[in-house]
Amino acid sequence: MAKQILTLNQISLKGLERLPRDCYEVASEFAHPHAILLRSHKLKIEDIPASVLAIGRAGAGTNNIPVAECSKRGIPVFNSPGANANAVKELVAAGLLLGSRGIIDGIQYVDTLADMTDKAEMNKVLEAQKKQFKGSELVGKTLGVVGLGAIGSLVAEMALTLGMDVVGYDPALSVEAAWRLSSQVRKADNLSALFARCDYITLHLPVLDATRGLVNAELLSAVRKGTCLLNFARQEIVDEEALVAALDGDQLRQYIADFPSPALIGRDDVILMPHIGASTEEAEDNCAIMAAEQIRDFLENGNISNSVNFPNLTLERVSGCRLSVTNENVPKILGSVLSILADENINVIDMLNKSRNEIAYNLIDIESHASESVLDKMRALDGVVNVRLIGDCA
Ligand SMILES: NC(=O)c1ccc[n+]([C@@H]2O[C@H](COP(=O)([O-])OP(=O)(O)OC[C@H]3O[C@@H](n4cnc5c(N)ncnc54)[C@H](O)[C@@H]3O)[C@@H](O)[C@H]2O)c1
Ligand SMILES: O=C(O)[C@H](O)COP(=O)(O)O
Repeated sequence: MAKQILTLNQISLKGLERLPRDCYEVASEFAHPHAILLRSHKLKIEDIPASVLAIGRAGAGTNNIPVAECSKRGIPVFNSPGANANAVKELVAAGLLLGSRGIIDGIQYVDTLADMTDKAEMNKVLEAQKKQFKGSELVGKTLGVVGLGAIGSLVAEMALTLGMDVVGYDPALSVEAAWRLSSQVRKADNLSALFARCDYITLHLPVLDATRGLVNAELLSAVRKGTCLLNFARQEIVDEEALVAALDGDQLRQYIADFPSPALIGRDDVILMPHIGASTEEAEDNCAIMAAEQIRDFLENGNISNSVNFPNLTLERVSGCRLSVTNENVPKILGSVLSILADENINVIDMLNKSRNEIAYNLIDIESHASESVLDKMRALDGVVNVRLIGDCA
């Protein structure tokens, strides 16, 4: 039977092509889908049918998905780390240029000359007026990068090539990300220190309980007058009331963001884009391909790559049937699962077990078929969240 994949946003065809039509049906409406593919669609736990085994976010941020509740239901949530990082980096480059030069005002001014028919006169007028649109250069200015993951590290690199000094802050920097980072990026010991020494500050961290409203009145009061804040991460990271006060009080010179809001639209000191950081053909393809391949590998093999709530785990498929077991990360459960197999004389060929926070996940390759009643015995064990028979014998 073909597996059904429910799409809740437009997902690039290049990604959907990774789900072959003889094994998968893809549509925006299914009552009992096996998996969900989405982008920024706000997903509520009550809207996830009981049939769903996995959720793939074709993108980076998973704050639109009820990840903690999915964990409780044993549903791995995948994302596409780094797949749209270049797209965001390029838009941040545009943001820095928009924040340093009179580009938007200059373009709007030129539009006001539309009724002039005399080219020479037009030239005279604009040459006299262009002083209004004078900017300053980025070279030699200091950029603070908050969050040095996939996007932040590329932004830091890009800013260095523009001749900027770069200061970074990331309290949870992964070893992999640290390797990617140029040694020219200077480290700020804390956020206030970074905010106090930059001409431009750009945010590239996820919205979590710990980062919601992180950029607050206290931090904004630390900035040097004339600082420009760029937010291509998430609206919720910046406390909007404090932001408006900092702009009104001329503490911040400008706010450039990918997240419009009624309180900010129409202000001279704010440039807003309609959440287009990842809206390039390349990023949409990359994200969709990564998400679709991860979902497929999970549905067909139980393997997990780039999950935000489950451990990464890949077990090479050799032969036999495969069981995937998700359980609470407490002692004795795996032993009880294996005892059930032993009681049924089912031989285990290969096995992998990993845990992450409160979840433990196991792949168990068995030599012979396990019946539904055997699976039900496992499901009945205290602490077992779900059991699935995968592959040829499923
Ligand atoms: N505008 C867009 O269209 C767009 C596109 C992609 C991603 N995003 C947003 O950007 C975020 C970052 O994306 P990414 O791909 O770089 O993710 P990433 O996971 O590679 O990097 C995020 C980094 O933020 C760091 N971090 C966590 N808490 C922090 C804190 N309190 N202070 C400083 N750093 C902290 C992490 O350690 C990590 O290194 C996403 O979570 C998403 O919300 C927006
Ligand atoms: O977190 C992300 O990847 C971005 O916000 C992109 O969102 P989108 O896929 O809806 O463009």
